[in-house]
Amino acid sequence: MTGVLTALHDRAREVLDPVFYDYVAGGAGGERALADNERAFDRLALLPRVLRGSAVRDTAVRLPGAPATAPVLVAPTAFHRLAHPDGELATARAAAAAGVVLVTGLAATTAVAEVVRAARAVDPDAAVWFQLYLQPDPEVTECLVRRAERAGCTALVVTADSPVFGRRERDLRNGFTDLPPGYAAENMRDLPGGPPGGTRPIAMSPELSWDDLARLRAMTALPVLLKGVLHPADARLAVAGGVDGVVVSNHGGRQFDAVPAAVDALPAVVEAVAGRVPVLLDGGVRRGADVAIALALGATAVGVGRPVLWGLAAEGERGVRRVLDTLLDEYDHALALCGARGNADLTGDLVVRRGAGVR
Ligand SMILES: Cc1cc2nc3c(=O)[nH]c(=O)nc-3n(C[C@H](O)[C@H](O)[C@H](O)COP(=O)(O)O)c2cc1C
Ligand SMILES: CC(C)CC(=O)C(=O)O
Repeated sequence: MTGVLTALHDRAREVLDPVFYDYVAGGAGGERALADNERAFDRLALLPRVLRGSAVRDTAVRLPGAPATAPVLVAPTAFHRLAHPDGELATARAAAAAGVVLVTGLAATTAVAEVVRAARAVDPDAAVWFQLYLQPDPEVTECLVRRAERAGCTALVVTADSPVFGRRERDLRNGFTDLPPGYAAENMRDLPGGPPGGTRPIAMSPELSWDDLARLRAMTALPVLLKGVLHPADARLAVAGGVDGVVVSNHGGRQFDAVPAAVDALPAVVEAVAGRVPVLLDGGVRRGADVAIALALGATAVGVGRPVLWGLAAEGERGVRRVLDTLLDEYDHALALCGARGNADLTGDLVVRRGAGVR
C-alpha cells in the first residue's frame, strides 16, 4: 500500500473494535484469495514508453450512469457506521468531492436516498450506483430497485458471487455474525414480508439463475452491471443477457479462497467481452500503479474496498478523501512515468510479468 494508505490503515486498526477490524480486513477460508489479490499486482510490472508524454493527462472515463468520471470507484462495502459515526454520508461526500462514483451497498447502515442526497449536496452531478443482492422474493428485489431509482441512483450493480455466505474464519472465531444493536441495514427496512418499521435480513440464495438477472433487466431502465464475474463464459452470458458492464471481482477474497486473484482473471474476461461493455475490476488495488496495470489490461475503471473503510475509520470524510485523492494523484503520476497522455495510451504491451524478462 502507499504510505498514506498504510498510515490510515494503521490508525484504523488502532481505533476500530478489533472484531469489526477483523470483519473488514479478513477473508474467506485460509485467506489465500485475499492475499493473492494484492500479490498478483506485485507480480506485474509496467514497461514505460519514453518521449511521448503530456503535461496534462486525460484520466476521465465514461461509464454507464456516470459520464466523465475518474477511473477509480468506491466499491460497495457494508456497515460504514461501524467504521465512523458519519458512516455512508461521509463516504458519499468524499467520493462526490473527489469526482469518484460511489457504489452504495444494500448492506449500508444509511438509506440509499440519504446517501444520494449527501453526495448531490457536494456535487449535483455526483454519480451514485446501488449494489444489490437479488433477493429470492422478486417482490422484495423490485421494491429495492424502485427505492434506488427514486433515490436518484444512476446504475445498479448486482453482486453474483455470493450464492451462499463465505466462511470467514476470523468472524467465526470472533462471533461476528450480524450488526450490533442500534445499527441496521437501512435499505432492508419496510419491505414486503418484513416487519412493519423493521428490517428484513439480506438473503443469499444458491438458486438464483440467469433468469433472475433477466427479470431484473426487464424491471428497470437503469444500467445494470454484474459484479463478481471471474469465468470468461459468464462474462459472455452477462453481455448476452443485456448487462451494461461486468465487474471482475472475487469479493475481496471474502467469499471463496480457492479462486484466483481478480487481476489474474481480468485478461480472459476482457477478451470474452471484446469491448461490447466496460469491464471493471476490484480487489487488491492499493496504488496508482495498480490502477494503471488494470487499465492497461483492459479494465475501464477499478473499485477500491478496504482502503476506503480504513480512511473512514481513521479520519471520517477527510480520510476517505485522502485515500481517493492519493490513488488518483498516484495514477496520474504513473501515467506520466509511462509516457501516457491519458488512459488510452495504457495498452496491453505495457504490462509484463516481474522476473520473467521482456520480449
Ligand atoms: C467490509 C467489506 C464489506 C463488503 N460488503 C460488500 C457488499 O455488501 N456487497 C458487495 O458486493 N461487495 C462487498 N464487499 C466487496 C467489495 O465490494 C470489493 O469487491 C472488495 O472489497 C474489493 O477488494 P479490496 O477490499 O481489496 O479493494 C465488501 C468488502 C469489504 C471489505
Ligand atoms: C452484509 C454482507 C452481505 C456484506 C458483504 O458482502 C461482505 O461482508 O463481504
